[in-house]
Amino acid sequence: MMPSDLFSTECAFVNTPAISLDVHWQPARAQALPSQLAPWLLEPASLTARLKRYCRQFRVQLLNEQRSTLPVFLQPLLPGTATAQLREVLLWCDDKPCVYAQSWLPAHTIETLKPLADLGERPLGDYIFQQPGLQRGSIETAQLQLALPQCVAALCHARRSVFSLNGLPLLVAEVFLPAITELQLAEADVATP
Ligand SMILES: C=C(O[C@@H]1C=C(C(=O)O)C=C[C@H]1O)C(=O)O
Repeated sequence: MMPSDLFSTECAFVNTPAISLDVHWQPARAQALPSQLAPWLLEPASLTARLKRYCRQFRVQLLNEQRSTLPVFLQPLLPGTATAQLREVLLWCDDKPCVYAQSWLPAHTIETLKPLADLGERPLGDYIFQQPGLQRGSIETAQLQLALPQCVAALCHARRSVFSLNGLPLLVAEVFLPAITELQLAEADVATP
């Protein structure tokens, strides 16, 4: 599947390798983040919930969901995890793809928390942020050029963190696509008295 197909709603759900996020990640506090994007990159609560506040219609487009070997560069984040369920989605606000998200759900995590095994087009955040035992690790950020149409010409900002659900880990990475800036403008309008 060519990257340009990723935004076509007809894009087939086929087994494809994950878009590589093997870039230079740093603790968010060590980064000079763009002021408008910083609240999104540092959002400690659900990104889904934040996006929904600025959309008339929020949608998850499932790009890929498959059992995969955990890439070597992710092993320090999920020690002892050999295989995990890879989940790649696009989060749409109305007619704009705003976030590309890539999550790695270790086999033991999804064997224990069955709903995570077949989320489909239901937002991951709607499930995990309802769980009382949820803890979020520190947020790392990076700038990258993705094999996605919106991120080929421009650098996109990304964040990632490891969540723990009663000790069961999962890694979530989110790349903010340029369309997010249109939501930021809406946010600024809302914030302006
Ligand atoms: C973790 C969250 O879930 C969001 C939804 C995702 C999905 O459905 O795969 C992945 C990452 C997040 O953007 C969140 O809402 O913060």
